[in-house]
Amino acid sequence: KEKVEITKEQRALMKVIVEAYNRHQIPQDMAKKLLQEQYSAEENFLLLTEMATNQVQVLVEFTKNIPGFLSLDHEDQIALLKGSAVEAMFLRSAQVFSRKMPTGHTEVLEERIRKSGISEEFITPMFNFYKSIGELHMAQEEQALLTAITILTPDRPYVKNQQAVERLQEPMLDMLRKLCVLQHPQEQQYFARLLGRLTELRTLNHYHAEMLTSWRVNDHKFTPLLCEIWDVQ
Ligand SMILES: COc1ccc(-c2nc3ccccc3n2[C@H](C(=O)Nc2c(C)cccc2C)C2CCCCC2)c(OC)c1
Repeated sequence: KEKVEITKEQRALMKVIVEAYNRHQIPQDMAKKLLQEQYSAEENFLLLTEMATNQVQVLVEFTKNIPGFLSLDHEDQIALLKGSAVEAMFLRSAQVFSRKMPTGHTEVLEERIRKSGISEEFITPMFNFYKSIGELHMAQEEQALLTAITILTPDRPYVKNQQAVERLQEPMLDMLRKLCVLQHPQEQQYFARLLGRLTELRTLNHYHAEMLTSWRVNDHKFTPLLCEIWDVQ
């Protein structure tokens, strides 16, 4: 059996990424807020757009800590951010949803989200994803690396120098692979299952704009940043 070990450099790199990932946590009290009371579809839509706008700003800060990201072509940096923002948002939501909560809280949270104003057809695929992420019981390092890997996806639309992005993504994939072997020794294909979630994440990309425009409110107001990122309005 091949001896897997994380080098000193890789451990230092991971520390930078995990710290950036935790530092740029948006107020995690969204779950607490939702547990406290049932908001109207209008209030929920406002909460969602505020959270999503905040999340994009958090994502930009996080990418600044990904080694090499700032030395990519500037237009490619934008293309990577625009291409991964929705996926990073759903990944973050899945992590918020699958966090350990006191008995019964997850069920209340699920109910609040089902009744938030989102139209029925999107609820199943969204929760299927949340639950498939939850089943993995990801460690923080894995969550942070998975987000960095999602951002560094070479084949996003309009990326000119894909090789340069691959060269940044590969070390992240290597670290994640080693981490999975070390932290989930009993699960041979854990790393493969983790990457499989990224494929499921892309499918949510397809209908995120419709999820928003079909939100059960009369007027769908978006911030300028969300119009940029969400292909709406
Ligand atoms: C596009 O349609 C939806 C519908 C629901 C969710 C959603 N799944 C959640 C799981 C756990 C906790 C909250 C969750 N949210 C919303 C939220 O804030 N997501 C969130 C964001 C946006 C950024 C950072 C971090 C988070 C958590 C609540 C917004 C207010 C109404 C209820 C959903 C969603 O998130 C991507 C998208």
